Amino acid sequence: MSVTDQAFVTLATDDVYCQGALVLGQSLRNHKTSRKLAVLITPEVSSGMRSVLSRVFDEVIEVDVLDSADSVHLALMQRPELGVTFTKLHCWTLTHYSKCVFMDADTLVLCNVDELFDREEFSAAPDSGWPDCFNSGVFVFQPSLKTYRLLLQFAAEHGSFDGGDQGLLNSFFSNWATADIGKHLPFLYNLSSSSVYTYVPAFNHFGRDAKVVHFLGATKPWNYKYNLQTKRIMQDGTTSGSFHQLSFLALWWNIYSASILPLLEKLQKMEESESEECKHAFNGVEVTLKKVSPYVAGSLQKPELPEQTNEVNPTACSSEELTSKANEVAHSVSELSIHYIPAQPTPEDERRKWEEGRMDYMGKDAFEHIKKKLDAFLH
Ligand SMILES: O=c1ccn([C@@H]2O[C@H](COP(=O)(O)OP(=O)(O)O[C@H]3O[C@H](CO)[C@@H](O)[C@H](O)[C@H]3O)[C@@H](O)[C@H]2O)c(=O)[nH]1
Ligand SMILES: [Mn+2]
Repeated sequence: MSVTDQAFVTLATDDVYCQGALVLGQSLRNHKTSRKLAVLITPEVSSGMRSVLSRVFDEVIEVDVLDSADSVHLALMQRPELGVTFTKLHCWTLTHYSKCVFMDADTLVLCNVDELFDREEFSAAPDSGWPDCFNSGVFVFQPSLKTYRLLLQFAAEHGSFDGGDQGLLNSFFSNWATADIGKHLPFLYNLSSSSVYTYVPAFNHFGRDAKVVHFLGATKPWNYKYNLQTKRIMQDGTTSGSFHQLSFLALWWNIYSASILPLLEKLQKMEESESEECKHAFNGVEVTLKKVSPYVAGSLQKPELPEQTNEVNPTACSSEELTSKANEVAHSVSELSIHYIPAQPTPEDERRKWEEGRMDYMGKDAFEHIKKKLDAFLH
């Protein structure tokens, strides 16, 4: 049975967050949701990415960026990028749905969670940092232009105590903590991946019933590297995380490599290609598949090659054979990673830099370049 007037809704304001939205959407599909899937995007999202999104989502809806412009609070949080999360408020404008469940693009469902639609606005799970607040990564809401306008008005008058949508929504739906326990979603519907270690015995006891994982915080699954052969997160000196955290991250990448990668057409051919490194770029994101030596990846011991001798030993491999075997394994580790492509500065950006006295003396603002420009101008 499909319910066409209810939807899961997520948000992606750039091509990198789109990778998260795609994995979330795919996880909902894998667990056979009967509801529609909608994604809110902003003009920055590239057309290539929009068409990939439309293969997973029923609706791809463009909205304007709504910035909190509250730089003081955001600076306090050391998370200046969160202003865009105000764009979330647009979800209340989706009035062609009678009820929706909003999910952050950095969440992942582990089973079917359609029963969330039995709840009413405003239902959410406690935040692990301050449990009298809800976390705004998963919530049940009812689209309404009236509520949307009230939220905008509230935002303009009161701002947000954390500079993001979570502070605003908690102030707006301020009786959440006390009024109706039916609006408290169990923590299992928004399990922050960090609580795996903040309360280990609880995780060991309840963790197996987790329904939604939320990778909240500054480091997202797409900031890790993934080994396509071992299906594990690539670990280097800087990777930290418990076994369970790494398992959740690996699950994200399993879905990404199995279902999303094939949708990025050019990438499909990457694995078959001979070259050491393949890149696929959309507007703001570059997905790289790099064939790395497993010795570098730290997963294999380098085999000892026998000394060259003139003796003939019919049972031993020739050193040539061994070298080619070594090369075979050496080529079998493919490291998958996702990177932002830094935006090209616009002429206005360049001018502002000059006016602020931040010139690139060693590079394009070096004297010889300026002299050339002057010469060209004068002649
Ligand atoms: O550049 C961005 C940043 C965020 N988002 C969207 O907004 C969501 C929230 O941002 P996120 O980076 O996931 O924030 P969290 O690390 O989860 O931090 C917390 O704080 C945010 C701001 O209050 C809340 O939105 C989150 O739900 C809450 O968990 C993302 O999942 C995306 O859907 C974008 O599309 N582009
Ligand atoms: Mn989040």
